[in-house]
Amino acid sequence: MVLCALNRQLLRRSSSSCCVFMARLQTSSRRRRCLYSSTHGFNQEETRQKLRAFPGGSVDLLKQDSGVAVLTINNPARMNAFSGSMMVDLEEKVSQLESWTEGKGLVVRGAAETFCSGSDLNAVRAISSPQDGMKMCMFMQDALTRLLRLPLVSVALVEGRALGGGAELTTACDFRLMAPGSVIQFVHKHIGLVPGWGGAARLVRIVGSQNALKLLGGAVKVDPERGLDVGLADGVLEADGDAPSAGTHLQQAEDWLRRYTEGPVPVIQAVKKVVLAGRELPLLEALQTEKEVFGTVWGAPANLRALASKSKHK
Ligand SMILES: CCCC(=O)SCCNC(=O)CCNC(=O)[C@H](O)C(C)(C)COP(=O)(O)OP(=O)(O)OC[C@H]1O[C@@H](n2cnc3c(N)ncnc32)[C@H](O)[C@@H]1OP(=O)(O)O
Repeated sequence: MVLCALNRQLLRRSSSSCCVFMARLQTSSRRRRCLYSSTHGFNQEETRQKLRAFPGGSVDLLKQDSGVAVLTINNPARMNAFSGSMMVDLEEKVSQLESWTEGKGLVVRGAAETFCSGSDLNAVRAISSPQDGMKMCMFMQDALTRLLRLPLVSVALVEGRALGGGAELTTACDFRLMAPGSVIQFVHKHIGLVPGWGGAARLVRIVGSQNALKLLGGAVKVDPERGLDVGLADGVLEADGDAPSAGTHLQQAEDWLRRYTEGPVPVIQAVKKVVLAGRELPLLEALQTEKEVFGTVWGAPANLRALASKSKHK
């Protein structure tokens, strides 16, 4: 009786707070606020047009019924280097994922068993003016920041090479899994650059500033063993075909991710949101966000079902 009354109360309370929060989320995703604006000399639409002038390849999105999507960087003739139009593609696919209400997880990988060799050097040469370089940098920082902020648990599946901007892309995922023989390398120094797609800021948060300085300053080749050692890799996959039960690298990555994506969509998305808040916000703001997110799951159907089933955590 008491439990039923409490549940009814919780349901009423949670549905109203949930509505307010969801409305806020929907509004913010409709506005799709970019990191940069005209005050930074940035116009997203104009930059899109400029980037489209460098075509080639694509970024493909497959949303699956399991709630796990696969994003494929697809330009094998150039080791999956990012052409300008692929940068625009990426931003559009991130937008689609931002409004995917059924999503729980994301695997980011490259086509043809290699991850991504960074920016297309032909485009880099063609847009070498400082102003246009800044615009490309702001565009990609925005796209990759929004990728990391998706309410999905994301993993970069690194096969072959992740170089330059490709290495930066791996840091825009929550986790990195490396296949045998794969390498993550911030090669920027060798071409007189530093990361510009947000990769340095994220790398410091992942491996700490000492390790980040070593990896960037030495343009170190990070193989799976070193990746685990410095904390850049979260796991190493078995060689494709070595253990038939293990399946392809993509299957292995999806299996690995499942332990974090199993469960109701609102709960998985809420987990990602509270971790993101803790990662990005000052403590008081993070606590407030945690409270708001907590309000969306407290007394919600998954919570009520679990309470009613008297589950034990043995
Ligand atoms: C803020 C962003 C900063 C950046 O991302 S800058 C770009 C950083 N990336 C690089 O410098 C990578 C340069 N590429 C390489 O080092 C090598 O091509 C790489 C990836 C190690 C592969 O070596 P190999 O296996 O020997 O193959 P390969 O060199 O023959 O490459 C096959 C074809 O792919 C092309 N390719 C590879 N990476 C590219 C890139 N980033 N931009 C444009 N084209 C690229 C390469 O030119 C070659 O094409 P082709 O067969 O000669 O027509």
